Amino acid sequence: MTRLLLVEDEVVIRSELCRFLSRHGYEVAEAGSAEEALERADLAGVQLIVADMRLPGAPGTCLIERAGGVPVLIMTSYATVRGAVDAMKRGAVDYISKPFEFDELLATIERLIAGAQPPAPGKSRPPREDPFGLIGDSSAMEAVRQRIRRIASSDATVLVLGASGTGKELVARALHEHGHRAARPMVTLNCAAIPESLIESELFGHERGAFTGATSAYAGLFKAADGGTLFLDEIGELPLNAQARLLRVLQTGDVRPVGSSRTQHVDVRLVAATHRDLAAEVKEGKFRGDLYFRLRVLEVRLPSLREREDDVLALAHAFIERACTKAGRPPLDLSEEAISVLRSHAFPGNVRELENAVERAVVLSDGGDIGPEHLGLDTAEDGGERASAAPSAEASLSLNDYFRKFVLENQDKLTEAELARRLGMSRKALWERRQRMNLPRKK
Ligand SMILES: Nc1ncnc2c1ncn2[C@@H]1O[C@H](COP(=O)(O)OP(=O)(O)OP(=O)(O)O)[C@@H](O)[C@H]1O
Repeated sequence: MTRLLLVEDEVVIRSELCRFLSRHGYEVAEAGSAEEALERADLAGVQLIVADMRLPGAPGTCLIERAGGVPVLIMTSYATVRGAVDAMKRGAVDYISKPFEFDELLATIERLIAGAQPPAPGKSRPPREDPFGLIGDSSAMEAVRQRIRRIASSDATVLVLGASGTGKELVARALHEHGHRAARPMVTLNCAAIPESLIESELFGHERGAFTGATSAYAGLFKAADGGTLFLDEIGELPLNAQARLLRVLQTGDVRPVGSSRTQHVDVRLVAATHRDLAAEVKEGKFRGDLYFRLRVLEVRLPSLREREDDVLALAHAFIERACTKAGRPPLDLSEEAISVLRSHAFPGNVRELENAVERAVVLSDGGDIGPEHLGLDTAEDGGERASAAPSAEASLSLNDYFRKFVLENQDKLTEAELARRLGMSRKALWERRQRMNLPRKK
């Protein structure tokens, strides 16, 4: 049954419309304001939002940007038709002027729903990218979007959790860009990619002469992010000393640069991310419990790609389109065999692995459909953690053995970025695994 969301503050009109649309076979959710629509109404599965332009609080048109890409039909009075035209420019799918006949509204809705039907499964389907840059219509992804919408405007600290390559950084950016700090800077530090000895001065700044090499004073990233957002990626790698200092900043809002006795107040929203199980790290004494509780005021959990299988093809199509546009090539499609490989592959490297495989396929394909040979993914439903670049002869090696062998054999001829890409992991994950396996990068 087609699901609509009706946003109208006049209760009588709303209930009349609701009854009328239900009689014509629609499932109708209702809200009295745009805020209520975003907070209370379940947007998952909504195919069209029908919203009054004038509402108490934010206007109906704000849903165009904030409803995660769900098409919006604006109802407007004659006096605000100009506004409706502007709404069309902002991306509303259509508008209807009040007063209107109910049948006229019904015809408009039917036309819009018919136009929005996805084409037959399998072949190219225009990917739906929402204002957050997140692709995927699965209910798990919808839940993530709802969560972002709900918490973006708050100032509370957010902990983004999820395996490598699930989109944690994208979510951090979406939180910043859709909050009230969007016009201020978002500053990112990858805690795994900076030597332990430098993390504190990088974050909190230092005085001139605070340590050997500190030839001038440095304000630090907290100060750089003042008024905006500081994104600490791989927070699980933060050394215990820096954890204690970070906790103090979060408690007081005051930063004291290394080697200084003076503090400075900063107004920073902190978003942190990790692929680690921080609760377990707390139990093992590797992460401070008090900091953990301070960080997870709000949490966003990202599902692995396998937990949202329905999104694999939408993502693949979107990445193909992007890669073709980037390469200035006409759009390519996936062969039936490639689709079935994508459906059965385990994707231990999550969306990043899929993105890399598709980019490689676009480069390798000769212009016909993309086949399994271009994707270079294994077809076995092994569910294991095997890197996508692993050739079949190496199938019996453990992932760690494979990683060691691949890195040792290729590090002299490939850049770190290329090594990471071939292994289907981020540079950061490569760096981290190198540390863990005592395979430091050659100087
Ligand atoms: N839902 C999504 N829609 C579109 N692109 C996505 C999505 N999720 C992830 N990506 C893409 O996948 C790649 C990896 O995402 P991102 O860097 O945000 O992951 P991550 O969880 O921070 O990974 P890591 O922990 O390894 O850094 C990026 O290129 C990102 O744009």
